[in-house]
Amino acid sequence: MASHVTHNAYGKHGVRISKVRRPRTAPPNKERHEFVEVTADVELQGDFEAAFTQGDNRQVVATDTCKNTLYVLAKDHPLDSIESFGIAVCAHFLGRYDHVAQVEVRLVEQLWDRLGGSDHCFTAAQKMRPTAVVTQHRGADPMVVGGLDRLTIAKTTESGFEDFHRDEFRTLADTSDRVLATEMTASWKYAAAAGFGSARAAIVKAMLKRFTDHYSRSVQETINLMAEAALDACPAVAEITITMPNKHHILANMAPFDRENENEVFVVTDEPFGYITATIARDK
Ligand SMILES: O=c1[nH]c(=O)c2[nH]c(=O)[nH]c2[nH]1
Repeated sequence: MASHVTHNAYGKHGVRISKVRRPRTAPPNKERHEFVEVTADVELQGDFEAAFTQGDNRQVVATDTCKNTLYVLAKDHPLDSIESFGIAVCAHFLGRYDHVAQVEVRLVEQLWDRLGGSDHCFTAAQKMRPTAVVTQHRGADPMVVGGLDRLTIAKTTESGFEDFHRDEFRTLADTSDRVLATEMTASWKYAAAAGFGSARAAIVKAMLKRFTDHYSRSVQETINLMAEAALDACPAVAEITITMPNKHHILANMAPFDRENENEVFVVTDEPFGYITATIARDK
């Protein structure tokens, strides 16, 4: 049978790395540490077809080597932002291996908060995780996408859903006062270099402020408003994708118990859930 490879990529996924940033001005228990933790996926594309079709591994930089490389680069890089670490990883693989044509690095940061102001004790922070994807083709600039996932947010009023399409399959009633809860994911594409740490902080702050400051006529409208706030907050961002699963809080039926449910008690459902996503780009 005749066949050919139309696409191939390989690398190491799920490489977990933590780094203690130490000023080294005093013994470890007398100095103030910073603790960062990331999980990285690195994938290479390039002249690797012979490994798939001929069993010829000579060009294959082992996935184990890819993993080791991430640890070495974590030692040499300050790990001050996952975006800049991703850029360093791409530059390394393209610089070291001529037969690598493209590198993609996906990074997720697990946030640690200082515990009670301690210099060296930490507690796992909120569920929200910073994310980054850095892709670089040989001869081109890196493409940097910052983001976040698992940002769990809710409004207990100032949210409604009314006047949606009517037909014989519709049963949901209009409401002008409901609970809106979601576990949001966002990713924003940089068109220009930025201070990634401060850009992230400004984008998240602007999106959260917008979430609180309007009456939401739908998740769709709220996504667009939060995306516009993010674009306003960071001129270096060209477009942003926001995804909001609608984690339904459905008014519990209190009638059998001779009580009126005045928007107080809800049945929280995991599935099925509404799924709403949009990409909003800055006008040229
Ligand atoms: O904000 C919403 N958008 C929808 O598309 C939708 N569909 C639904 O059943 N509830 C909601 N809420």
